[in-house]
Amino acid sequence: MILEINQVSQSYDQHSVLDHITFGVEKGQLLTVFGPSGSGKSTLLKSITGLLEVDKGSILLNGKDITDQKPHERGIAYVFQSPLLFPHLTVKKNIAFGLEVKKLNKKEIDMKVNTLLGLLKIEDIKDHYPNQISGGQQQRASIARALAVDPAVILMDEPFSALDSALRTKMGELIKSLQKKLGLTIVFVTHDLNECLYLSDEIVLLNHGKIVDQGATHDVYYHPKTIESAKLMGEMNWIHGKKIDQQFVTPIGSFPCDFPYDQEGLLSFRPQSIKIVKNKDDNIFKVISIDIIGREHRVVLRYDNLEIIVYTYPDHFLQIGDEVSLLFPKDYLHYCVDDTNKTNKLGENSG
Ligand SMILES: Nc1ncnc2c1ncn2[C@@H]1O[C@H](COP(=O)(O)OP(=O)(O)OP(=O)(O)O)[C@@H](O)[C@H]1O
Repeated sequence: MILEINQVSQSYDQHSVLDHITFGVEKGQLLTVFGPSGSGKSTLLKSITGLLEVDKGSILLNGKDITDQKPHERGIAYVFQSPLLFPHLTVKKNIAFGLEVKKLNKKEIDMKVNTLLGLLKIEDIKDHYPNQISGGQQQRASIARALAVDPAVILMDEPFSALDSALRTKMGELIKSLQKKLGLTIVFVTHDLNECLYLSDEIVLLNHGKIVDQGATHDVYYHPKTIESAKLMGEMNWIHGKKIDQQFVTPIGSFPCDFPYDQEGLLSFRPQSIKIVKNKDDNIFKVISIDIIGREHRVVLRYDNLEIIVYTYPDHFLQIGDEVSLLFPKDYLHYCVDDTNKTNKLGENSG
């Protein structure tokens, strides 16, 4: 583990904002802290940078306790939503700044700055001042500035949230490719689900200052630990059923499952995990609505008093009123104990 956060708690005016947060980040990993607004994501990042003194707990970098170190002593760089650039320095000088403080010689500085200008694709604006370049270019320059000093870890707090969605996607691609190419260790904060799923190797899911789930992206998203954590990451279908022998028996069919309890529970799956098929003998679902959501269509299906949501790519042969059936890929089905009496009765689908 390159970075370890141990039992960190934080409060503002005795109002608890982080409650015993513990997680680790491996070298070369991109870990996303994901959670709704106000869940404590920025406070957590500020605690790691040292901009906030932690009330309780400790922070270790490469095994060394840095909890009481000043921000500039930590070897951690950060990139915030608003680009951090000196307005009186050109892009090139901004990137060189940290290297000059470190007293590297001019040749080394020039080499490093030129490499970063190339990696961040900002060579053409190297002699511009921050007020002469776009928001996206400013953020690229800020990232180059953060990378210049070879930080052990880079923290990014919603760095692309001020950019339009096309540019945001491009910046995400750039970060992911840089992270893989240079083996960067990044802790990234976002409340954008697509950004989180696209970028993360690991996710720490925060809600009300507590970690409610953590682990590899696929596991946290498709096999959430709790119903609360499932709901924080978008829509999910829930079907009540019971495990009998090795099968999970539900009103829409039986599924082979390794759910450890022979009892009632919930089968759950994300709307994009299942596939709509037609022209089969067992068409039991009726298409109730089809809505465009971004690149996908959100299709609501009904069987008896159950409603199922499916995200699908535009399908010109699918109409409201059609009867269809569903394919359920095993790896994307999840079973859990029903601790909320949550079912897919009409009007109750989660989101
Ligand atoms: N300086 C402060 N003084 C008092 N309360 C604060 C301060 N900063 C944040 N808070 C409170 O702490 C809680 C967590 O805030 P924080 O900014 O860490 O959340 P967040 O998950 O980053 O939210 P967002 O996604 O909206 O940026 C919120 O209830 C917020 O109002």
